[in-house]
Amino acid sequence: MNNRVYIFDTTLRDGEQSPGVSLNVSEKLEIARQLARLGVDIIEAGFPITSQGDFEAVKNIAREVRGVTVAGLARTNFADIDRAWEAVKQADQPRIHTFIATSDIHLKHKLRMSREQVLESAAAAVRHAKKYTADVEFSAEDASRSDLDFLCRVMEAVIEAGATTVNIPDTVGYTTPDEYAEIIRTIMSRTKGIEKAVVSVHCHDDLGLAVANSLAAVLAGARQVEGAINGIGERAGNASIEEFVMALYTRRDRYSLETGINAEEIYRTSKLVSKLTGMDIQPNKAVVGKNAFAHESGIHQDGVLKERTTYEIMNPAMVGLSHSNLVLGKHSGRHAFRSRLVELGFVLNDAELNKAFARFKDLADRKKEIADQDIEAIVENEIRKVPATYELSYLHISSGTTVVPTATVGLARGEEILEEAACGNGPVDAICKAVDKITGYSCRLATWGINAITAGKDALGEVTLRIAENNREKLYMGRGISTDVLEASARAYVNAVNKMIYEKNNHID
Ligand SMILES: CC(=O)SCCNC(=O)CCNC(=O)[C@H](O)C(C)(C)COP(=O)(O)OP(=O)(O)OC[C@H]1O[C@@H](n2cnc3c(N)ncnc32)[C@H](O)[C@@H]1OP(=O)(O)O
Ligand SMILES: CC(C)C(=O)C(=O)O
Ligand SMILES: [Mg+2]
Repeated sequence: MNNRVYIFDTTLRDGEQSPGVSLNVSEKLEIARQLARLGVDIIEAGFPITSQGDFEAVKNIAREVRGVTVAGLARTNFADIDRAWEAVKQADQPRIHTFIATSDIHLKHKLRMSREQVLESAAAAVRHAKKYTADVEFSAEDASRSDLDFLCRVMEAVIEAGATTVNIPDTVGYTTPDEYAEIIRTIMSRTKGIEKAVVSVHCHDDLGLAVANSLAAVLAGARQVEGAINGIGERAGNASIEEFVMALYTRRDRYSLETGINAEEIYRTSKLVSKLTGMDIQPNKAVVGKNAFAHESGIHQDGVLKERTTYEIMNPAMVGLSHSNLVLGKHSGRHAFRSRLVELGFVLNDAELNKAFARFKDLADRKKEIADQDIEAIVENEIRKVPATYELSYLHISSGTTVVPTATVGLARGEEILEEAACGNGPVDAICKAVDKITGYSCRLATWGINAITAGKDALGEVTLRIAENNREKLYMGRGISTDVLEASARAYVNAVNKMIYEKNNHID
């Protein structure tokens, strides 16, 4: 049997049916372009009869996104099918996807049709769609709760009418992997002409089984899998494409099946879909969640540092993430802490490391996540505290839209107050130049950033900056806190200069 599984993406149709999601034409087009880069085989771009906007979106995608099949959904009504064709006809490979429910519960309460009427309507719809395009998909909505004999009869009729793909949706996410595999196997063995069509599956996640059911279905012989990026869609959503694809790849030893997906585009696609739909990705979501490749506990971090595969079954680079993330927190151990210190440029002896680690644990008990700046602060302010050669005594700034920024800075060195003034490209630049005049060192500002550390109009701002002596690489970090951003900058700059002077005087650099 053919080992290629076709990926049918319905992010823009079923995914858009997620409550609260409505994508406009340009947003749909942007996602469709990214789906093409991801390498999906079929993009279900929408349900064209829904609205003028959806019709335009499908039409634009069909015209603009080349090299991929573009499908439009239609009920078995001819008006839906005509509209779907109008929307997809300019695609490289246009597909009409028509559907009707086959379960008794839907027939009785929703459609109010008999089985014979549904069967006839399905076949007639496919025949009508075939007048437009060779590529016609038929879906038996609520297939997993349908009578299997009837389902096989419907499949036979639509294949006879020309359907090239027959989809067996688990519309309400009711089935289980073993049962679904059995349904697929039965349809494949009992339906006359089934070899002329691709058997497709479309699973919903009401019981959290959408991906598991899709995997069971491909083992049973299905060769098209429908799903959505980030698993979005009606209610609990559709099968998540990224999870299905990565399961197939990671466990290729069991599946021996391939897709055309370019996995490196997964993360980018997921981010885009989340941004444009406004649907956040839960942190612990498989493959694309913020924590999918993050490790906080010491034993795991130690394992990953020694050999990534101890705790990672996928390489984050494969899905477009540059690396795993070792998050420092209260569960972390010395190995991860030391590794982060080295990344930040600190080499501590054992005594210093133990002292810093104790401080870090203490802080981690109070703070959820420890940032790099916290670690730098622990080392520089507590482990390697340097004596301050200079202290900011006063600061005067003249700045505005029509004057050249000028700073007058007073620095205390012991009993002495030294004062200088300088002009600059901006007030911070002027401050740095005035300080340089006093210290006699000429430095450049490599980075500058501010964080609000309290809220409100009188919020305290914390400036963190890095400086280097002109013509030298080595960076020195400084921090300063004040309600005034410029004063905080001056304090941070002087703090960094003091560290530099200390290292020079003690021949540390
Ligand atoms: C499982 C799925 O995801 S199916 C796709 C679901 N997606 C959507 O419904 C999104 C887009 N839908 C819409 O914009 C609207 O529902 C429309 C434009 C399709 C139809 O709107 P309306 O004509 O106002 O009908 P409404 O949505 O209230 O009811 C659906 C009608 O379609 C009928 N119907 C439902 N499915 C089918 C089908 N596959 N084939 C034929 N008729 C169907 C229903 O029985 C009902 O018919 P009735 O009016 O004779 O009782
Ligand atoms: C239209 C069909 C394929 C569907 O979305 C479902 O049955 O869930
Ligand atoms: Mg669906």
